[in-house]
Amino acid sequence: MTPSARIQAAIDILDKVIIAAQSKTAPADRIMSEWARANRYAGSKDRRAVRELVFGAIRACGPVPANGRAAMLRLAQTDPQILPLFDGSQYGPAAIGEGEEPTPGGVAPDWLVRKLFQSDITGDEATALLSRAPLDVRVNSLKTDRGAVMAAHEGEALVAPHAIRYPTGTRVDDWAEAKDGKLEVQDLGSQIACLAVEAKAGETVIDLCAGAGGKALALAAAMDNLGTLIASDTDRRRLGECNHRMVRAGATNIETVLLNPNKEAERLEPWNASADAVLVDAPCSGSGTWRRKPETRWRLSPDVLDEFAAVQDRLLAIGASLVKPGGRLVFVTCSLLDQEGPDRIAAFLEANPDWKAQRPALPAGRGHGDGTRLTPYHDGTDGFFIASLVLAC
Ligand SMILES: C[S@@+](CC[C@H](N)C(=O)[O-])C[C@H]1O[C@@H](n2cnc3c(N)ncnc32)[C@H](O)[C@@H]1O
Repeated sequence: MTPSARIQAAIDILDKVIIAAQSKTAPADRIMSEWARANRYAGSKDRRAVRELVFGAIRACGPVPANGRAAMLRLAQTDPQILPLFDGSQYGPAAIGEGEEPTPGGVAPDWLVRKLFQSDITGDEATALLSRAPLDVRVNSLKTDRGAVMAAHEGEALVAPHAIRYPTGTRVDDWAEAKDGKLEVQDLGSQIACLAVEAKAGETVIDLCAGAGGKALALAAAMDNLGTLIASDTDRRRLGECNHRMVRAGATNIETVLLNPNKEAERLEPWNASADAVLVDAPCSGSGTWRRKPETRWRLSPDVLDEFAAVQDRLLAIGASLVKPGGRLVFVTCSLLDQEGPDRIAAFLEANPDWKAQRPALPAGRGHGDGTRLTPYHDGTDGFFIASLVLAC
C-alpha cells in the first residue's frame, strides 16, 4: 500500500469506529481485525502502519470526531508527514476541502474532562490515561513460579508477587507457558485488586461479577485450590470462557454460577451470610482502561454513568448480603471517576452502619476516599478504585 492509501484505509476504519462508539457496538480492535480479514492485500507492515494511524488518531482527539477525516486531520497536527498525503492520489484521501477542520485534541469530551477534574485527575494524571499500556502477566502459582517463567522469558518483576512486565506487543499467547496455563495476561492493577481480597486457603470466597474469570483464577491460586470459590456472572459467554480457563489453569475449587439479571440474590441465596470474602468487580465506565480501549471514552454520557452507579449500588447490596459477620466485601472498578468509586462506598457506609472501611496493605496505590486508587501515571497500572469493607461481628 502507498503511504496515502494507508491514510485512506485508516480514515475508513475511523469512520466505522466513530459510528460504533456512538451506537455502542463493535470495539475498535474488532473493527481493525475485520478490516485486515477483508483486505488480504494488506501485508503485515501495512496492517501495523494502519493500526498505528487509527489508534494514534483516536488518542489524539478529545471529543467524538465528526468523521474519520476530521480525526486524521487532528493526528496530522501532531505528525507533519501526514498532511502532504492528503494528495488526491489513487486510493489516497482527497485534498483538504475549504473549511474542513480537525477534531479538537484533548483527553476526552469536555463533560468527561470536568468529571475527571472533580475526581482529582488532571494534568499528567489525565494525559497518562491515553498512554500506551505495557503487557503484564500473572504467573499461575498453582503450576509454576515467577523465577521459572523469568528464566525462560526475561522480563521485569513487578510489585505484585506473581507479576512480570513485558514490552507491549510481546506475543506471550504463543508461549508454551501460556498454552499450559502457567501464566495469564493480567494488568498489574487487576493483580493488586485481587490482593485486596486477601483470599486464603480454606475460605469461602464469592467473585460476584467474575466475567471470564481473570480475577477468579488469581483468587483460586491465592487459596491454593483449597476452600470454595463461587464465580458468578450474568453473562453466559464470559462464564463459559471462565470454565475453559479454569481447566487450563488447574483451578479446581471454582464453581461457576450463572445469574439471571435482577434475580441474582435468589440464585445466590444458598451462600447468604456465609462468605469470608465477596469481591464485587463491578461493571463500570472503564475510564481506567482508556490506554487499551481509547475509543470507549466516546461511548459514555452522564446518563450511562448514572446507570453504572445504580448497578454498582445494587451489586454492593447483593454482595453485602453474602458476607458472614467479620467477613470482607471488596469493591473494585476500573474507573477513576469518583462517581464509580469513593461516592459509591460513602453511600453504602452511610446506609449500612454495621460496615467499616478498612484499607488493606497493598504494594502500590494511594488512599482515595475510603479506598485505594491506582493510576497509570502514579502506579503504571490501569486505573482502579479498590475498597475493602468489613462487617461487624
Ligand atoms: C469488570 S467486569 C468483570 C471482570 C472480571 N472480574 C475479570 O477479572 O476478568 C464486570 C462483569 O460484571 C458482569 N455483570 C454485569 N451485571 C451483573 C449482575 N447484575 N450480576 C453479576 N454480574 C454482572 C458483567 O457481565 C461483567 O462480566
